[in-house]
Amino acid sequence: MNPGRSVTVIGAGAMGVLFGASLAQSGHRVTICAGRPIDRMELVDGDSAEAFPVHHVMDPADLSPSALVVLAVKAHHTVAVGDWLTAATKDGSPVLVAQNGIEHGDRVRPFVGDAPVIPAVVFAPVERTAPGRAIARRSAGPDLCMPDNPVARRVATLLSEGGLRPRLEADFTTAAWTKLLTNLVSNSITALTGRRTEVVRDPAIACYARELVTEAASVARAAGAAIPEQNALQIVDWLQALPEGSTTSMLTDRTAGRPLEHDAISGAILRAADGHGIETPRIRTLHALLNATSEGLI
Ligand SMILES: NC(=O)C1=CN([C@@H]2O[C@H](COP(=O)(O)OP(=O)(O)OC[C@H]3O[C@@H](n4cnc5c(N)ncnc54)[C@H](OP(=O)(O)O)[C@@H]3O)[C@@H](O)[C@H]2O)C=CC1
Ligand SMILES: CC(C)(CO)C(=O)C(=O)O
Repeated sequence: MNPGRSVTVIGAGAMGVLFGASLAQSGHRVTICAGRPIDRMELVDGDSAEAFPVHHVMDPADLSPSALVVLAVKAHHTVAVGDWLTAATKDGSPVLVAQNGIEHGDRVRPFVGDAPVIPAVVFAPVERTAPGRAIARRSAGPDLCMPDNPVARRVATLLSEGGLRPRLEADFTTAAWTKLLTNLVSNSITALTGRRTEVVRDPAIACYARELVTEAASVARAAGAAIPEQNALQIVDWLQALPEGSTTSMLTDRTAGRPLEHDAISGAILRAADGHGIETPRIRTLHALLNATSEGLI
């Protein structure tokens, strides 16, 4: 993968702008698959804010082969972009699944044939502020991690050229479950309370958050993730220390009155818990409340 190769990004929201603008900045030809035309992408990152030109395609039949396909829609929209995925990967281009959860492969496999699938855990919090524009609140660590394999290594090089900081992870199961536990607490609680991540600093909410991660960590360990209880509890400390005003993708959806991505988060943990015969009463109740919220019942 040399600079100047084509990259296809499916979805023009927060993650679409993070990947699209970063790759366009390093000289790659970025094609965006989105329902409305977008010809520029701007990522505001600290003091830097620069817009880069991107190409836009309305019809999957108009897609050309690319060095990388980035899937950047919510998990529950994957089926709706199935035709895009099929067209973008028909020549075997690798697809980076930039979605929360642990079921990346299961979600995209039906649409991508034998193309390599690279699940990604994205740490960078990004908020879309206008079509084609987003604000990243990146911290010092990596922006995302991927399993350590030869295809992911080539993708990591491409992403690094765009200023992104990928990490290749030997134990991806542990990394994905750790992020899932983080999303369970941060996304669910912010979406249900309608408050940004500082809500986790409230003593009663913090107590509930610790009970939630402890319950979820027992499922994670049964699924093969190396997450001792102490590490699970540190997730709550980390959330409490996030800068004032930090938000989550699920709170953004709740505020906009859109369906929530809870099936990929609490739903995935419940499926794994059922598979291992583990009781998870707190997560089950949380999931029911998120379901009702997503359907506009509360
Ligand atoms: N935002 C964040 O900070 C983080 C997000 N993630 C994960 O990244 C993934 C993407 O989230 P995020 O970028 O925040 O989501 P957004 O809601 O910001 O963006 C999703 C995009 O998908 C588009 N889309 C939905 N359905 C279709 C369709 N049928 N055809 C074409 N486009 C479609 C939406 O279009 P429209 O513009 O019309 O709504 C929107 O532009 C999620 O799994 C999320 O959990 C992970 C880490 C951090
Ligand atoms: C990184 C974090 C927790 C916050 O942006 C996230 O993954 C999300 O909002 O979905």
